[in-house]
Amino acid sequence: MTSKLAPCIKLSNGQQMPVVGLGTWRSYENEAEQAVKDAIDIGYRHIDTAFVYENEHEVGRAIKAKIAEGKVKREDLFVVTKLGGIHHDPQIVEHACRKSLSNLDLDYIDLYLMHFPVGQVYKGDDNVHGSGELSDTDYVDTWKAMEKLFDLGLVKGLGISNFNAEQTERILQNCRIRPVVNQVECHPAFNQKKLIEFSRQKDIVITAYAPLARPKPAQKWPAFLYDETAQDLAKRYNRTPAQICLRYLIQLGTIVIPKSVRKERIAENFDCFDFELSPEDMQLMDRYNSNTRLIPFTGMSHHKYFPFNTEF
Ligand SMILES: NC(=O)C1=CN([C@@H]2O[C@H](COP(=O)(O)OP(=O)(O)OC[C@H]3O[C@@H](n4cnc5c(N)ncnc54)[C@H](OP(=O)(O)O)[C@@H]3O)[C@@H](O)[C@H]2O)C=CC1
Ligand SMILES: O=C1CO[C@H](CO)[C@@H](O)[C@@H]1O
Repeated sequence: MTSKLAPCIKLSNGQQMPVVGLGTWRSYENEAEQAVKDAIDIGYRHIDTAFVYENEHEVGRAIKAKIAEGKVKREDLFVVTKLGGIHHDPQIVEHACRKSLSNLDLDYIDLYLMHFPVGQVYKGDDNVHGSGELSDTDYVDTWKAMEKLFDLGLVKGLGISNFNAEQTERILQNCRIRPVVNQVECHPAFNQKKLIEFSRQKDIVITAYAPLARPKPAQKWPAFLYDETAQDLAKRYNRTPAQICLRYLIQLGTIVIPKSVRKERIAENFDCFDFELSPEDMQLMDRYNSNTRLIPFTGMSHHKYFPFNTEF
């Protein structure tokens, strides 16, 4: 078992964020706690969850156990969670954040992201994650309410998720506290080079979600994990295709958060930062980009704040 730690990227607010984190979407109740414990043992210090994943309790239990064991201290960890769509109303943002803190059983969140620029109507029940009814709350107003969480010491950093360049710019023009991260879909088939470059110029780091594009081995999909070029690359570097993919994304400048609940894969995915792809091999990986979204959130595409109707 490796005990090395992933390198960190220094965010614009000075926080150090590990370049590899554990994703937890669809890590269910009976899986998430063990997955996070395994991840911490392997060396992960960055965990990604969200209010809507309904596993903040399990993530928190794992963290508490590893701190009690003396494996890590709270300050060694970088815990990310997200404000859900139903909590965009500025009046309930603090309530939502305190709810996540209570679920996680933590005093503060390292990075709190607005999960999506489009909110949903809140019906007074935190456990109903999507009535399907979208709200008109302006994400800038939601952001201003999130800034107060920083003032209260509940969060160390603030960020956005699924924002396009124009929406990011609008936040930047209207904020007191800058977003340090934008978490977006990013993998070799949708490599987000334009958004990465735009964000770099604004001092915002991209976290790549679905970095493995949710593999379907039976269909040998996505190609960048299963076709001949990927297999050849993996052989040449004595790595797995998943490690080549994650390394590619890190070299593009992103932070990766692959999800797994299997210990061997959690370890495999972590082992991606102590080798380097050559410029020629980066170009080979570039060829997989088809600019196609895997997760288009089409149910919201008519909304005025829908982020994916622009080029990037
Ligand atoms: N902000 C947002 O809107 C979004 C955020 N996210 C975040 O990003 C994380 C990662 O994205 P996610 O959608 O989970 O997709 P990923 O690309 O991380 O793929 C996860 C899937 O890949 C499998 N897997 C993991 N490692 C390997 C491997 N080495 N080889 C083959 N298969 C593997 C997992 O199965 P198994 O567990 O069985 O190993 C799981 O089915 C999420 O978990 C979540 O935290 C994701 C989507 C949207
Ligand atoms: O973060 C998330 C994981 O992906 C899901 C879609 O497939 C999203 O609904 C959710 O917001």
